[in-house]
Amino acid sequence: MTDLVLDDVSRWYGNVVAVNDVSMTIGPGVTGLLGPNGAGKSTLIALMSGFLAPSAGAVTLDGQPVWRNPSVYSRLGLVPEREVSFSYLTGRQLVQASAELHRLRDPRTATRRALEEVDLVDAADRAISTYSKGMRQRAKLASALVHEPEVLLLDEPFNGVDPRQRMHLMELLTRMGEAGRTVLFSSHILEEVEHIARHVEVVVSGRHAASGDFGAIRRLMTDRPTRYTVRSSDDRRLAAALMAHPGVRGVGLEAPTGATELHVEVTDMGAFARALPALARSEGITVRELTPTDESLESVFTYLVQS
Ligand SMILES: Nc1ncnc2c1ncn2[C@@H]1O[C@H](COP(=O)(O)OP(=O)(O)OP(=O)(O)O)[C@@H](O)[C@H]1O
Repeated sequence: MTDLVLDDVSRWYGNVVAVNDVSMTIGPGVTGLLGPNGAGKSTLIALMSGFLAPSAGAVTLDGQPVWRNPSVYSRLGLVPEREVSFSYLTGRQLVQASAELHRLRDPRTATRRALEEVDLVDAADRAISTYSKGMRQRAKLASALVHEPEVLLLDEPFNGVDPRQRMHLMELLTRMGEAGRTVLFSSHILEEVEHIARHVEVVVSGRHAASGDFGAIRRLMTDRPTRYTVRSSDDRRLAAALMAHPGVRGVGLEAPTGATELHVEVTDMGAFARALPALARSEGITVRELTPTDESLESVFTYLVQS
């Protein structure tokens, strides 16, 4: 078992609190670190990989502090968000350089094995500058894997990667999680996390907002009050009918541009979406449009932090 543990960890940069009193345990399998931009995901990954000292609290790997502890570094692999600076190198040269930095006994064999693991053998002797974004991610992954770490940390690995390559990368991470590795990747996109993460940790504004399997996180996100704008053949009548509906928390009628707009706040969006057509039909009203008005991930995250 390999557990990466964060214990009341905070990190500030001057007056900016990037990570605020976060505690979490990352175990074997694939974990998604989900949060909007600026939530503190990169800072958390830098803290977990020993690149950054916590301002308070501790990060440990199986009880050993990660910060300033070279014996722990050899058990960690990091795939950073930034691109490889030396893109004139071939994939093989990049991975071998990493193998040599780790002072592996047989860097050539380790390099070959890592390139095989990420399916980059055919392109291994081409310059990285000729690679697609997905191939560059796999080259970075091979270089992070060359010393066979138990823990793999990836910062936004799917950003800018085309759908086919993304699928490929997801399969690789799934395979590594199934093989017993502790794999954590950050993302601001719910669907990416849904695809492969066994476990999800949500961070918002530097704080730990939620934790659980994907179903639990998805339920937290959908069982929240949601607002819709409705356009229909008779907004006033529909507003009156909706007010009597138990799942409706509030109804408002506005006419910003002359035409009326009906705003509805509901407690259970699934139940509301199912009930609305029957309700409209019984009143003889035609619903023309139903638009969620606060479906951005930011608003979901904000709700999670408040709850
Ligand atoms: N070196 C730094 N100096 C000052 N502030 C920083 C520094 N690095 C990060 N921050 C701030 O800390 C907060 C968290 O940033 P971080 O990059 O960890 O978030 P993130 O979730 O990874 O976001 P993104 O996905 O946009 O990179 C942000 O407010 C950011 O501006």
